[in-house]
Amino acid sequence: MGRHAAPVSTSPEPADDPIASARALTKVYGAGATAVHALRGVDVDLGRGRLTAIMGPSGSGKSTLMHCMAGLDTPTSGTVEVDGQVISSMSQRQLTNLRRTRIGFVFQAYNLVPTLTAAENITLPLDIARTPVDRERFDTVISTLGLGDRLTHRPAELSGGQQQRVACARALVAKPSIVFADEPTGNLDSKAAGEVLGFLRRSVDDLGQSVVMVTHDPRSASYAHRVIFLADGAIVGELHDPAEADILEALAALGEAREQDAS
Ligand SMILES: Nc1ncnc2c1ncn2[C@@H]1O[C@H](COP(=O)(O)OP(=O)(O)OP(=O)(O)O)[C@@H](O)[C@H]1O
Repeated sequence: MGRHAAPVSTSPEPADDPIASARALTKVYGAGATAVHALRGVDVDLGRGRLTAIMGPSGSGKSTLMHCMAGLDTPTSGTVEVDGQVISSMSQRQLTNLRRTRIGFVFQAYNLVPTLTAAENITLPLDIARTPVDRERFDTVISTLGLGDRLTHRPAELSGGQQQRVACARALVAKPSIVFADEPTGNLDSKAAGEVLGFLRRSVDDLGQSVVMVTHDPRSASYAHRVIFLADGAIVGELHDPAEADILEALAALGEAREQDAS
């Protein structure tokens, strides 16, 4: 691949019926000479019922894109739509409500409450919101994530991978429109990472869930239907159903393009 070469999509994902979209999305931190252009006009449609991975070098804007699309950060300009609602113009109060009811989050740190069992951790957000737990959904999520024999265990009695699966179940149980996962395997060894990603992919394939994750790990990204590559605040390519080797090659090409730019 030559200068500015980017991984090329062989079968572009149709833009119809996306679960979330961004149009002309920009995010500038600070102002004047010290302004940082974290996103430079991003257009993207995230597929419904798909696992999408976002990759790119450190500082390329992955977290900023995810935070803007999840209503955790406000874009400087452009629009974000999630499940038919334009969220980029919502008030903080509307965003809080949207995040609580329509969006699931999984973070690198599992953020489980140590004194509660796995089952209590999974239903905690619903319990706080005084929303009744849909038992059928709970059972489906538990079996999809392979947690049936761990429900009475407290976090300290679970492995890192099991704790992250509990965190995934907590994000999924309320049937969110979309789950955003920020480095979900960042704290896990490769075996546990593979298990968590395998279960997350099952939640997409079996339950029709839509999941977007930021990851640095090519092996984790290979579980995705689609991998989007960011560089310097812009989308520079994508791969569909990639093998780990394809992702490594694409990342290497991105690194080479950056080195050529810097020289
Ligand atoms: N709150 C902030 N204030 C100022 N600059 C910020 C802020 N958040 C992010 N940035 C800058 O915006 C750019 C994109 O950051 P972002 O965290 O989105 O990148 P990333 O691809 O997620 O990086 P990493 O892989 O290291 O987490 C970086 O140059 C970063 O320093």
